[in-house]
Amino acid sequence: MKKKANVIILAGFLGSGKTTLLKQLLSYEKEHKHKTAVLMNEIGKVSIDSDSVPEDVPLKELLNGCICCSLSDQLEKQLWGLCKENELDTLIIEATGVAHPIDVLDACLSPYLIDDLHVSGIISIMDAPRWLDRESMNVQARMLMLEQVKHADYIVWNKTSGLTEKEKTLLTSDTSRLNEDTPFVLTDFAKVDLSQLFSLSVKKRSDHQSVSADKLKVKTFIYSFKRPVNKELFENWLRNVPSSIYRIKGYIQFENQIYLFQYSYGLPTYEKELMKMPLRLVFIGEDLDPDQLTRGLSEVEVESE
Ligand SMILES: Nc1nc2c(ncn2[C@@H]2O[C@H](COP(=O)(O)OP(=O)(O)OP(=O)(O)O)[C@@H](O)[C@H]2O)c(=O)[nH]1
Repeated sequence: MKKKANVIILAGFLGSGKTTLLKQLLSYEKEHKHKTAVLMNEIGKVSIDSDSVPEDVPLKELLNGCICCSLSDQLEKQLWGLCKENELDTLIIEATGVAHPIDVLDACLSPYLIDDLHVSGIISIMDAPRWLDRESMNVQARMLMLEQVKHADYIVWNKTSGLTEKEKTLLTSDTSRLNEDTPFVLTDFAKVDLSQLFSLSVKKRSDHQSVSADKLKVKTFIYSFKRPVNKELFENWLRNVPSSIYRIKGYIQFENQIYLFQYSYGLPTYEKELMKMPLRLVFIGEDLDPDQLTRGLSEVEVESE
């Protein structure tokens, strides 16, 4: 079986310390002789951080937009390119400071990439003083930081050396209130025990799990259709999908036509697909119940003759 590359997503607000952590991760991977590639996304037209990536590390950049929205199709293409051109152990994605972690995760779970990638985790690097002062920021920025804390698999509270003990205690209690049991560290210049960040990926690397991201806070599930689907039954089923499912995407066949199906926060879209694609759906959400989803979806498939 082809080895899957472990994907680490670095999330965190503008200037929080993502590139600072990226540099350390790259040295660590080099030391451990892991073939690593980087995908960097910057909101501006010119890349500023790419100089931090050594020349021998394959790098793709997506500039002038955010991979969680306008560039999500391109992210898929670039990830595909990186996987095909290199036999990778690790792929690190540094998202823009305004990226929503779930959307970045969503873009990584494209049906094209399921066989190449295993998402090991979302690491959120949080600018601690900015978090403590978040009331002074606009609602969108506050919500974004909240999502970065809530959906992280590991939280790096950065820039903490100037904080009081009381402020540090507040960070600890915010972590357990918003994202219980998630490992975190209070640090400066994103100094963390890197082996801890990689322990998940190293474990997964050796046992080649076929379904990705099973340790993530946000769960994923993949359903493969055995037969075409009855559209009316499928739409009835879709009406009852719980709100804890954030995204569904993949390929589905109604009669003789294959569609690219996307579902985001309750809204479905169908696009005709001309190529023969694997008929499967990827789910992203919290508390996914694989048995229930499997049961529901097998009931909307047309009966075999
Ligand atoms: N004082 C202080 N500065 C830090 C710390 N961590 C990082 N920095 C500095 O903060 C600046 C931003 O850090 P980066 O690692 O580039 O942050 P980033 O999240 O990649 O930034 P964007 O790509 O703009 O979103 C750099 O000048 C870092 O050297 C810290 O703990 N304390």
